[in-house]
Amino acid sequence: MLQNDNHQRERHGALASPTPPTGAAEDWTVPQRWDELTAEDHWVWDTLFARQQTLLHGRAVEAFGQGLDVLHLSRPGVPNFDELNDKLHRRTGWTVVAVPGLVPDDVFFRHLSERRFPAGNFIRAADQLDYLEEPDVFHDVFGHVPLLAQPDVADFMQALGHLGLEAVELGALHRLARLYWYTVEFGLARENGAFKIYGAGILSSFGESHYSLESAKPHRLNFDLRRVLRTGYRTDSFQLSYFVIDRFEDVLKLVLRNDLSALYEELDRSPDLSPCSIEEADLLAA
Ligand SMILES: C[C@H](O)[C@H](O)[C@H]1CNc2nc(N)[nH]c(=O)c2N1
Ligand SMILES: N[C@@H](Cc1ccccc1)C(=O)O
Ligand SMILES: [Fe+2]
Repeated sequence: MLQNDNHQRERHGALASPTPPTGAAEDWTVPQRWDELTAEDHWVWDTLFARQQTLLHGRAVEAFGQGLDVLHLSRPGVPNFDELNDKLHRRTGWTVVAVPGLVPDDVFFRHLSERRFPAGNFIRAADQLDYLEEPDVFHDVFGHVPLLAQPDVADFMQALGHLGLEAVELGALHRLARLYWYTVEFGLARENGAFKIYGAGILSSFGESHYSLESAKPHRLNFDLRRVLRTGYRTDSFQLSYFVIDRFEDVLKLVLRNDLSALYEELDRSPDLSPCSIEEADLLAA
């Protein structure tokens, strides 16, 4: 999950990471305590999984379904991270680590830079099935992990970790957060001539999986790195704009071809764009 930069600062003070919550290591990891999950927790997982798998058929990029399969994520119940990591690590060197919720920016990106994905050790309640503002284990593991089994995405996520740490040093985290937000969390791709979902924030949300592809309300813009770095975002509702990549494997090459620190400097001289701005935008027909 992403909070806008200053919100993160408010919550976690300035740059320095506060002490982790009791029971967490200095990297904010905690034991998953899988055997303490309740029957309701497993029921919520199974209910969400069945509904999203049906809904996403034909709506998610192909690599998403492939990831679910190779990681055997269709097994009943909340995944046990140790069992999941056996398969995931063998595929792309990534492991999932349990955290109690949002962690400070520098902690988050350090994990990514070392191929560790921080996943919530809790799951949403039965009355929050369609949308949740916080990243729970369903968002983190169902939404993010299947694509981590895809080598291009695995490389892109680690590169974002390094870019995030660099952005923290440059005081440009709010810009890198937008790149993460409009790709990893809410990215759309063109696949076989149609819009498909690859962003985890959509994949894990029943409501937004429909809205992102079928609603006339949001704008769908051709991916443009400068525009993404200038465009703010909302963390508390469905997105007002989505950026579309031609092939979602391309986003890594697109990003790494540019010197982001030079871009940060250049963009500081132009105003930010609101999340629903379409000024000079390369709008795509629905
Ligand atoms: C940009 C910022 O680093 C981003 O919001 C991070 C912050 N902390 C996080 N913490 C957790 N557990 N999961 C996340 O997705 C994030 N996102
Ligand atoms: N809204 C997503 C969870 C999420 C929160 C914050 C950022 C991204 C995704 C869901 O309901 O599953
Ligand atoms: Fe997320």
